[in-house]
Amino acid sequence: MESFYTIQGEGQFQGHAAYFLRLGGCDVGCHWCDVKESWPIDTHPQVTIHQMLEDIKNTPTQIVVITGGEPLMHNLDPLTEVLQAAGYRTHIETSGVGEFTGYWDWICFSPKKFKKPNSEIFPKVDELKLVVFHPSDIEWVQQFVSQMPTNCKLLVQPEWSKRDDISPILVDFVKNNPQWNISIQTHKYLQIP
Ligand SMILES: C[S@@+](CC[C@H](N)C(=O)[O-])C[C@H]1O[C@@H](n2cnc3c(N)ncnc32)[C@H](O)[C@@H]1O
Ligand SMILES: Nc1nc2[nH]cc(C(=O)O)c2c(=O)[nH]1
Ligand code: SF4
Ligand SMILES: [Mg+2]
Repeated sequence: MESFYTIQGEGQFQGHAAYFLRLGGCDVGCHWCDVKESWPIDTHPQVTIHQMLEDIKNTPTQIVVITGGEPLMHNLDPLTEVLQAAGYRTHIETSGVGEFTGYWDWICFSPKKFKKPNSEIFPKVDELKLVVFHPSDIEWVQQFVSQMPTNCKLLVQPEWSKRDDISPILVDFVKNNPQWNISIQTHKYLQIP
């Protein structure tokens, strides 16, 4: 759908320069999704892997983040193989819905109530990033926590439109549950892509 070189705004790599590849297509249907224009799978420009690599090479990035849309709607083996062979770190942002493919240096799993994730991804997750729209979402996510690897980072991120109400709740939650960290969408505060 689009590609851009920016600062990773969220999660454990927040603050790191990263090149983003946003792939079209998502059928998860989160009502608060901040990129609904990504949902159609076949209305976006087609770009070859070769062209993506050429564009990435024009930046000094070390990290390529593959997001969407739901990137696992595509077979990501060929793209991630090429990126790793060229020396880039491959990171994914995913709801975990769809067949698990790709070779990854960092997997951000952001489970959604609206569609069940494929449990194949669970043992590979590096960070679980829960978007909190309602305080009850924190109870809901516990079903996944016990299935994550022991060193998995646990993050709560306020849903953007609810941030004024939800952020203070997340501050209290993390103070009482210090194994969790807060992730905020810093790129939106910085007004960058
Ligand atoms: C647009 S999604 C694309 C990747 C994948 N479909 C997913 O949901 O993980 C990228 C990240 O933004 C988060 N996100 C989407 N809409 C949001 C919102 N309104 N507020 C906070 N985070 C949001 C998602 O949970 C995910 O972690
Ligand atoms: N700067 C920036 N950081 C991000 N981290 C995850 C994003 C995403 O939409 O997947 C995102 C994004 O869209 N922009
Ligand atoms: S899974 Fe990701 S891209 Fe799809 S609707 Fe939800 S937040 Fe948006
Ligand atoms: Mg985003």
